[in-house]
Amino acid sequence: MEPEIQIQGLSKTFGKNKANDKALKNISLSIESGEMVALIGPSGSGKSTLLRHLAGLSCGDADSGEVRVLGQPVQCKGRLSADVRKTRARIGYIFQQFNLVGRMKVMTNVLAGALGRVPGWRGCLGLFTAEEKALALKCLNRVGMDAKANQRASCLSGGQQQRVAIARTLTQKAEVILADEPIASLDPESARRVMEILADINNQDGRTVVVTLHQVDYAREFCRRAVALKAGEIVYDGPSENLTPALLASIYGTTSFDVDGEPVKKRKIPKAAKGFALAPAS
Ligand SMILES: Nc1ncnc2c1ncn2[C@@H]1O[C@H](COP(=O)(O)OP(=O)(O)OP(=O)(O)O)[C@@H](O)[C@H]1O
Repeated sequence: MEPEIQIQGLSKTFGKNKANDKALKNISLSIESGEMVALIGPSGSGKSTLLRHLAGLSCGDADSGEVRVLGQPVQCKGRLSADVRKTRARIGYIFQQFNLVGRMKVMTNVLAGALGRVPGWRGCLGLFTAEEKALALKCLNRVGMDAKANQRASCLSGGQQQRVAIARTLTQKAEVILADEPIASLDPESARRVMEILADINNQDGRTVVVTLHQVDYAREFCRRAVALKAGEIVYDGPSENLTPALLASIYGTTSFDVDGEPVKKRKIPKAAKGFALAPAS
């Protein structure tokens, strides 16, 4: 059977300098149905760019290879497939900044997940059936947000908004979930809750989940497999439990990690100039 996600020779250049501006360099990767994979790597290594290419939100270089998701072509040689909208409707995308409409009710935001299945005129008028509303409420209940269904999305905390965004992908009935730094702007408790929900969707529903993470500890705890990028290349692909300190140091260029397992670059301590003393820290 074909892997759920298949990338063959994907390259992406943002600037004109082919040699220096490559964000992705000939990436090949296969992800099987039901896997939960962490995409890790230093800032600027290409994690978000790769995820965007999987969803067909960005196109690779003209001389680059193919991306297939759910057995369907998403893009090939820098061109989106003619049917990409159909495939996108089966892919749930979770953003770091939630992408909810703040002035609209939580319920309305979640029902937006059903738009791909309802006729355009009904979607435009916001006319959803009782069955569609019941599904949206059930999805909100699953992420513990049903009590907030009638509140404005902007009144919620970041963690709550992210849970609503996940309920939207559940209402969408997404078969693959791509989450781009879903916990990057959340406090530790909310971050854990969001990761637990994603892991539950993976375990209980068998949905394939690919999540970009800065926190290596979360990658180890929630994702059996980790794929590490560095300067647009895959430098590790294997069990996340095998991410040893030495390996992480070679990926991130640091041996320091904060309490959440996020790499911390060592700051250079300035030397006192000759004849001057550094002011004591206040
Ligand atoms: N729209 C864009 N235009 C120009 N360069 C871009 C664009 N998007 C990304 N890049 C560049 O591509 C490279 C990879 O960026 P990307 O955002 O994918 O990295 P990342 O690993 O997700 O980083 P972070 O963890 O900080 O989000 C970076 O050098 C970035 O500056």
